[in-house]
Amino acid sequence: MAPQNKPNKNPKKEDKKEAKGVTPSPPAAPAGISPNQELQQLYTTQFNAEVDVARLTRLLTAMETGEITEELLEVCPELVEVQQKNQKLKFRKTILERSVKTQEDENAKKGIKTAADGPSKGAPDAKKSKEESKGGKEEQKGGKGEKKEGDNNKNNKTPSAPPKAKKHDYVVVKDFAGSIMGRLAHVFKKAIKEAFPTVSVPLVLAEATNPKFGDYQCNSAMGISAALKAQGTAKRPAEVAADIVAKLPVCPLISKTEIPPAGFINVFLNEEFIAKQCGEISRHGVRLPTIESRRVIVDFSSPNIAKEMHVGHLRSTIIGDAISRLFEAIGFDVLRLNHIGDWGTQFGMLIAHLFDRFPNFQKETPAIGDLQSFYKESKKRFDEDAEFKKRAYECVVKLQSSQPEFIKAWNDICDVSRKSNNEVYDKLDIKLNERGESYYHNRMEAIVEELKTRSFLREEEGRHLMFPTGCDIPLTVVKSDGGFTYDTSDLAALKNRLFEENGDWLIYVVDAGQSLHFETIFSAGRDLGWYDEAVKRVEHVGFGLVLGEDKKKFKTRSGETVRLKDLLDEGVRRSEEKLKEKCRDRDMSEAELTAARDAVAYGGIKYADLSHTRTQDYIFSYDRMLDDKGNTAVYLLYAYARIRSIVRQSGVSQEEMDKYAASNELLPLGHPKEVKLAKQVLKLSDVILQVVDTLMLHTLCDYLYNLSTTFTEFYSECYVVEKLEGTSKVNMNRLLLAHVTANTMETALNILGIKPVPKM
Ligand SMILES: NC(=[NH2+])NCCC[C@H](N)C(=O)O
Repeated sequence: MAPQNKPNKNPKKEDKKEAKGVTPSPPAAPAGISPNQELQQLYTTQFNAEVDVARLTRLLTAMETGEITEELLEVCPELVEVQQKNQKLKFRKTILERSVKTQEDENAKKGIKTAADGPSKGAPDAKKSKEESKGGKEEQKGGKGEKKEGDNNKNNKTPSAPPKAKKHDYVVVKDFAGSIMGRLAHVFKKAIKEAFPTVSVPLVLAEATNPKFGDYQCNSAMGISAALKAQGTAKRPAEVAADIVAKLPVCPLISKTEIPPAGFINVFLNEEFIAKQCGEISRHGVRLPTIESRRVIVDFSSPNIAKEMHVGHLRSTIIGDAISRLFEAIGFDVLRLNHIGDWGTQFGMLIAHLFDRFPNFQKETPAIGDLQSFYKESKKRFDEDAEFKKRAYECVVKLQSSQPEFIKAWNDICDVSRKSNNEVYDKLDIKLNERGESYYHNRMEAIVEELKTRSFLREEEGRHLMFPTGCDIPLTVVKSDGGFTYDTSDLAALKNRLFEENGDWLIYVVDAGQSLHFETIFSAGRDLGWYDEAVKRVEHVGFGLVLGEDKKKFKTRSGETVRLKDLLDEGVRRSEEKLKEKCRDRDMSEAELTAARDAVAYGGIKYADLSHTRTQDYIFSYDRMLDDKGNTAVYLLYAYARIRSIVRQSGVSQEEMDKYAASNELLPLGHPKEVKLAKQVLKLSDVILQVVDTLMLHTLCDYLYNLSTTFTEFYSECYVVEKLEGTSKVNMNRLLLAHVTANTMETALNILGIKPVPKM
């Protein structure tokens, strides 16, 4: 609801207030107004105030995150101009910094050519050497490892972002399952279309903030009234609302509607419908909406070989897995891809070093315990020993021409990385198909050929560049030394995913620092006619940084990158400590305790990440994530285990419950808290539809948290098992409602990749 659409009795005064984004209160009720009308006015005022609070909160968040929303623009239209100026200045700064750096490098290396080319996949990168020998550390943002330096430059170097893909309806719902919003939207859209065929305004439908206004509110009448006015027809919002209601198709979901004078349509849900839906869940289990199936390709985790996976990759792993699980849960065809950085010039020196250290490697698997130190050793030699450097170059050439001995060495090195990454994936129960950059090696050559023949490449100082539409900074497709770059492999991957894999929806879960890289790649894909954004959805799903409790980049005390394995082990240690503190080890078997410990540790780490707005930075804190109060995994896991235990302790078997459910079409709801809980259970379908659209998983976390607190409210007022003079009576309806709640929680937790345990 846009507050400015409200009838305006005192335009001058209101205009002034609206400029600040606040809806004015209505004037005091004139004398003689009935108490009922006055009450209605007060409700309207309260509702407006709540809408304002929500709006102002959104404005504040947008200001904090620097995101320019339409609402923010309404309040401050100069923003875009200021932001553009800022970006231009940033661009200028980057260019100047770069030329200073190039100059310095050139001086230092006395004529050795360096930086501007970006990362090479064809020959060792001299710029990289300098950084590494300085002890350059890997960072989360933009993967500032050797291979990604060029990309980080790219991230800074774009003065204006390429055009973002437009949003289309990729999600075609075939069956709303329990979804209330989805169904309501459906009938209201229909009614509006019938009542006002000449008007096209978006449907405004929201959950009511106060039960007095019903369960939901359709707030489209004001917009329609304004649109009619523009067409020369005067109709008050309340009249518009009445016309809409008159055209509402018969809908079992709605028990009644009310139209307060301001023109909102308050919708009251039919409890019988809710009871019926819950009955269905109790018989057939939790159902999610059915959406027209799509083939989705999710690129996530994607660490780099010879470098330890860091917390940035952890975020990608957790978010990418949850997105994949979400799509799998609604029956999409999902391909999970690990686009590991396994190709590039660093392999030359690694292989040369391997030959020297493990001359017998053909027969015996080399015992490289720690690939990071192995990498550092070879790097040192590369920088200090000219003869070694020469051999390293030769190794790259031989590797790229697929000589078996070199392929074997490369594989051995990748295996060491693979093993340590797999340890992390196993612990977190993450399934991934490895398809690293090397997979695209031959395809990269074909891409270069295609771009050359189609005249998409421009040669500049020996480099072959592509300038996608709307992007001021080109893609470096071929370096001056003939090598390929991160850009080339991503172009090849894009084409492969669209044409060979036939993906309908391509998702890249990579830190927000690489957003310009992806926008440039996607723009290139569109220029090349590889995909039509109205048909295929290709998107970068970015995320913020992981910060330490000091709000700085997450590091160990000594300033090192935190090894993921250590981070997970520490979580497990602390989780066990907590469970023992609560003496949980007394009531649980060894196996149960281990299951609970791991669920808390890994669930805690995943949930801490997923429950924060994806695009923002978040603070990593064991204390916070292992807290059993508040919106944490531990709280949810306890809540879940508690419900399961209530059901267990009722003494009613699953069989008896199934029998009871089968013999009752409805799950009767009496107490208001039962109704509230049942409605919350049904909202899962709405949340799923929303998350499929936005890929913002914190919405699902919020839903789970609300569901648990609603259950607590229900349980504190409604007996499930009533104890009377030594006998106990089970209220089967409530027991089923508890059971349905636990099943709903389990479904949502599974989507988040969190394993609920029946005992905690
Ligand atoms: N298709 C992609 N570029 N996927 C993401 C790769 C991430 C890259 N390996 C890094 O660590 O920064």
